[in-house]
Amino acid sequence: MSLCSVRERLRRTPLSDAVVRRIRALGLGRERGGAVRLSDEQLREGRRRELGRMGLIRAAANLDELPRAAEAELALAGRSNVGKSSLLNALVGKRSGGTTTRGLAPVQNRPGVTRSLNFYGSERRGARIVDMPGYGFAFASDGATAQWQAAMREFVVSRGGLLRVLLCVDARQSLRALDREFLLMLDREVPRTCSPWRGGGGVAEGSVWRAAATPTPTPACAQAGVPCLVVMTKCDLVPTSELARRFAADLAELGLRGLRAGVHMVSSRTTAGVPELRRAIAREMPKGWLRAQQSRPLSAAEAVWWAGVVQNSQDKTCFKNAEREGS
Ligand SMILES: Nc1nc2c(ncn2[C@@H]2O[C@H](COP(=O)(O)OP(=O)(O)OP(=O)(O)O)[C@@H](O)[C@H]2O)c(=O)[nH]1
Ligand SMILES: [Mg+2]
Repeated sequence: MSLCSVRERLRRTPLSDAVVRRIRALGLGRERGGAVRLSDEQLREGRRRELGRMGLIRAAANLDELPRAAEAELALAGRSNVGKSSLLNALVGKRSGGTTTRGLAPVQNRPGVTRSLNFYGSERRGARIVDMPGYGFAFASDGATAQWQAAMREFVVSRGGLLRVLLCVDARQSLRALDREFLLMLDREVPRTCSPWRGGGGVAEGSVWRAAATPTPTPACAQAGVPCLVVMTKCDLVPTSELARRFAADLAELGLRGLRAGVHMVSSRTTAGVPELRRAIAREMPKGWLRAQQSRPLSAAEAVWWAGVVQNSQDKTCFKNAEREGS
């Protein structure tokens, strides 16, 4: 799709007042002439850094080096430089350095920074979050890129403990061809039977954050694999009205393609939208998963990313709610 046609599609996408209000309430979107202003909650969120003892468990440069599958993994995927590692840091409450590596996951302002499947967690067998290399990064040779794409495809297709994928897209660009391919691959090729917890998300029907159901789902959709949330990153860089249109256009496209992914907007820089994303992850946990975990108390760090719990009462409430929903 050419840049021109994307612009045209955006121009034709109606601007929804509800979405604009939501973006403003979240503190996302660049207002005309205004600098990014952080709310008190965002400032508090930004200060909470040393939460949980998440650490790098393994950096796998190829599929032979993968750690044994944990009971639950959440993977961050997307094109290079869209902000996957920054989002990981924001989700677990660690600030990313602007162009340095002060966060948990290394972040830099150039594509191709993450070059291995990096597994983060608090204990060797517990739940984990997986930072994936960007697909198709610009400076890799064609051969290396193709090899990585095949390896990542293999990873998401065959990894038994992989419960959810967060597909990150740069909010300034929306869904691109490689994202569509990845989404379709997730939806159609990953067998649901890999893990008893994989099937079905739990977001309420009719939510504005969810793609509309297709009138006639294809058989492939009916046996969809790893559930996915689309996360629009860097939302602090996009003017509010453009962000609202891109959000609506992406949501509409997912619906038209029969993909059931929800769409979320975040800024890892300001942390706006991050607590809401954590809550969505908690809400979307498969029924019974949290109950199954009760045989073994969740460590603080696991709770941080599964249930979106940081050490603040608001998030603790959300964890309890998620538990209730799962029971
Ligand atoms: N303004 C702004 N910049 C961001 C945000 N998230 C990430 N960035 C910047 O985007 C650049 C790339 O971020 P990364 O997190 O390294 O991106 P990545 O997707 O992990 O990149 P690869 O590992 O190369 O695939 C860095 O300069 C970040 O500071 C955001 O929410 N807002
Ligand atoms: Mg990275």
